[in-house]
Parts: sequence; C-alpha cells; structure tokens
Amino acid sequence: MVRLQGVVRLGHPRWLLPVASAALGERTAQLGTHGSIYVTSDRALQTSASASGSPSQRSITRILGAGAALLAAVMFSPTPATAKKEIAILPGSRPPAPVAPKSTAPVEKPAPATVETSSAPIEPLVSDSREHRDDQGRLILTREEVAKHKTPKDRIWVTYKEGVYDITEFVEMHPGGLSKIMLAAGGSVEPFWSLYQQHRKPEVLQILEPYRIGTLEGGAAAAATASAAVADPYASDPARHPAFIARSERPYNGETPGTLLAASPITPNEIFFVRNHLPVPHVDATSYKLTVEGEGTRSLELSLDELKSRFRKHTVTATIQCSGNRRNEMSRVKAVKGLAWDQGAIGTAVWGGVRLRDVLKAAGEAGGAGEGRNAVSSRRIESDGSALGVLLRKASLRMTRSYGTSSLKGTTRTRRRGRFMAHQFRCTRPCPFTTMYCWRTR
Ligand code: HEM
Repeated sequence: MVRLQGVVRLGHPRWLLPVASAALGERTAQLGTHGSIYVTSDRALQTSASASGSPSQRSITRILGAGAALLAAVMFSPTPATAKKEIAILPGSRPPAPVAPKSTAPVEKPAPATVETSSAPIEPLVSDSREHRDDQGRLILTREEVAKHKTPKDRIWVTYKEGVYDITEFVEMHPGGLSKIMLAAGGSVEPFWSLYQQHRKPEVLQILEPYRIGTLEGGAAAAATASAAVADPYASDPARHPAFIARSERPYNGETPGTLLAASPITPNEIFFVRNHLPVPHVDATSYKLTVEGEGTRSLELSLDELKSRFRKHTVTATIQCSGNRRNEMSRVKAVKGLAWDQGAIGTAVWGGVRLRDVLKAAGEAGGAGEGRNAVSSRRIESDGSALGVLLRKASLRMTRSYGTSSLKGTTRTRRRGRFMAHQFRCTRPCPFTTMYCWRTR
C-alpha cells in the first residue's frame, strides 16, 4: 500500500473518490500535519475503505510526508460524514430530564460508536444548599464535576460559557456527527467551536439551551476568563483579495466574481476560488519532507526542492470546481445545505508538477502481482484482488477528519494518464499558500 498524506489548504473539491476518504478519515486526526501515500492491494483497499484498522498493517509501500504541506487536493474529497444523521434538529427541542451529578462515579473509557444511555431512573437535580444554586435555581457545578460526565453511562455534560448542559440525548442527533461532539464530552465546547465556527449562530444556541442543567462555579466572569484563553485558530489566516465574493469568513470561502472569471481563460492566482473547511494550516516549504517507504521500496526522503530538481516537470492545464458550485441556483429548485455559491467556485490554471509514477519509481517501487503498465480496470480489481490501489490523503489539523481519495495504482503508472502531483500554479510560481499549498494531483 502506498499512502500519500500532507497538509495543504483545507478546502478543495469534494467530487472525487469519497471511498478512500472514508478509509482515511479518522487516522488523520492522530497524525497532525504529517502526510502519507499508501499503495495497497485492491482487496486491502476495499477493506480499508470500510474498516478503521491501522493502514500500516496492510501497507506494502508507504510514503510519508512530514512537517509541511503536501496534498493531492484536486483529488481529495472530505471524509463522508458516516456518523452524520439526517435528523431535523429544531431549536427548542425537548430537553432531557436533568440528572444529579455523580461526583464519585469513575471516569469511563472513551465514548462508544453508539450511545446507550443508562436505564437507571433519572433523578432530578437537587441541592439542599441555597449557595449551590444560581439565581434561576440551577445547580452550581465545578469544572471537575462536569469532567466526570463524559460517557452515556454517566451522562454527557458539556459547558458553554457559564452554562452546563446535559447533551446525552442530543449527541446522536448532532448534524456534525457523534464522534465530533464527543470530543467535548466532560468539558467546554468552546475550543471546538472556535475551530468549527459554523456554531456561532443563534440557531445553535437555541438548540443547546433546553439542555441546560446548571451553572459553572464562578459564573459568567470566570467563564469569560476561560473563553478568552481559547486561542483563535483563524488568527493567522492569510489576507484575501478584495475581489473575492466571500461566502463565509471563518472558515474563509470566496468565489471569483463572474466578470473576472470570464475575462481570461486562465484564472489569475490571486482570485482563484478558495474553499476551506477549517483554518489554513501552517506549512514550511523549506522543511517539508516526503518519505517513501515500505515493502518493495527503499526508504526515500525528498524535500520539496529535491522533488522539483530530481524529477521531470510536467504541466497540465486543468479546470477544477467545487462540487457545490452554483448551489444558489440549485436551492431555487430545492433547498440544498451548504455554502451558497453562485457560479464562481471554479477556476482554470496551468499546473506544474511531477508524476507520481516517477516518484514511486525513484523509491524502487516494484509493482504488484497482476500489475500492468496501463490502467487496471475496476472490474479486474474486484474479481481477482491482485492489482494495486493507491490511497492518497492529506493530513489536517488535529480534531479533524482527513480529506482523501484513492485510485488504482495502475493509473499512477501510465504515461498518458498517470497521476500528477502539482506543486506549481501557472507553471512557474509555487502554489500559493492561500490557495492550495502545496500539492495537487490529478
Ligand atoms: C452541544 C454542543 C453542540 C451543538 C448543539 C451542535 C450543533 C450543531 C449544529 C446545529 C450543526 C449544523 C450547523 C449547520 O450546518 O448550520 C452542527 C454542525 C457541526 N458540528 Fe456541532 N454542535 C455541538 C458540538 C460540536 C462539537 C463539540 C464539535 C467538535 C468538533 C462539533 C462539530 C461540528 C461539525 C464538524 C459540524 C458540521 C459542520 C459543517 O458540515 O459545515 N459540534 N453542530
């Protein structure tokens, strides 16, 4: 298996090969800003697409990119939200009955994939002591008490500002998925919401409010101090060209105005549409390393400069667009969830880069049984399981799912249609940090 992973811009078209992103999703959360490529037998590829086991157990060849931005962004699609549920969440939905804090209960193991709430009768929150209630009669709770409630068995509590909420009944309905919301179990949602700023709107607070069970000790003043200590992950996002039509600020998403898009066949770098799901990660092109390793290869580490100097440069003129482009028009027919793009989430560039097959060859990658020189058909892959597939994914910020894709390994090896890793935008300039630092593949 060959795996490619790295950090590039966090936004990119979602229309390619979601299967691999499912296989890759959870692991990126542990990898931070490192990246990798796996080439695997197609059987393993299929298995890994549906299972969450360690990729290294199945890997034959592994390419790890460490420390900086490397992404097959054109090909990558966001991890399918396997945990997402299409359940309508309405502000003011019925809150669960409050429960008494179990201060002596042991902290349980991490949350399971599904939530099984305790069948024990729910006791009301009561306090004999007036000083342990706020002016609404709600219990005053410490952060330590909240921290003991992070499993369904003990109930799942979170804090937002000075409020304490029992969200046990809500977590399965969370539009962003169970695994995401459970990251905040027993603590504050604020560090997570500073990343996913989609929550900063009244509707979300309306959903949350009915779940309120208490108030943090110290009240609003103490909570404000704690909130102020949460670092702003968007603070160092790059400046954007004023011509963009911003569709959201945090994360930043901007489309190219139609008049400028039509002005030239090649879209100027500065106004190439920007699609992000999260803050722009920091990458250092000078320290970036791509490591190739695994069975059938010798270990190889390449800097970005080496990739540029050691391999023949190829150029490709290609148009990419966000799969949600023109969503505004679609929404006029039927409401569609997502960014309200007009027609400008599209752009054409001349990409400069190297062929993935050249990089694999340099690592002495031998190919697998049944591997031909030309692309292998998906039918053959399904029938004999001997041909190879390539999983590509980029690393991303911690706490986030990865973006990834896959292809048949054969397609990386063909001359005419082999996969291509772009490191330059319009042939000569490095891919801009603001747009897609620093790899794309096609
Ligand atoms: C009790 C706390 C929470 C509530 C009430 C809540 C509510 C919501 C709602 C209403 C949405 C849909 C927003 C929209 O599409 O307009 C959403 C999406 C989402 N939430 Fe939460 N959330 C909570 C906690 C969390 C936490 C702790 C995380 C941690 C990572 C998280 C991650 C996400 C993600 C990733 C999405 C999807 C965003 C997207 O698709 O653009 N949420 N949440």
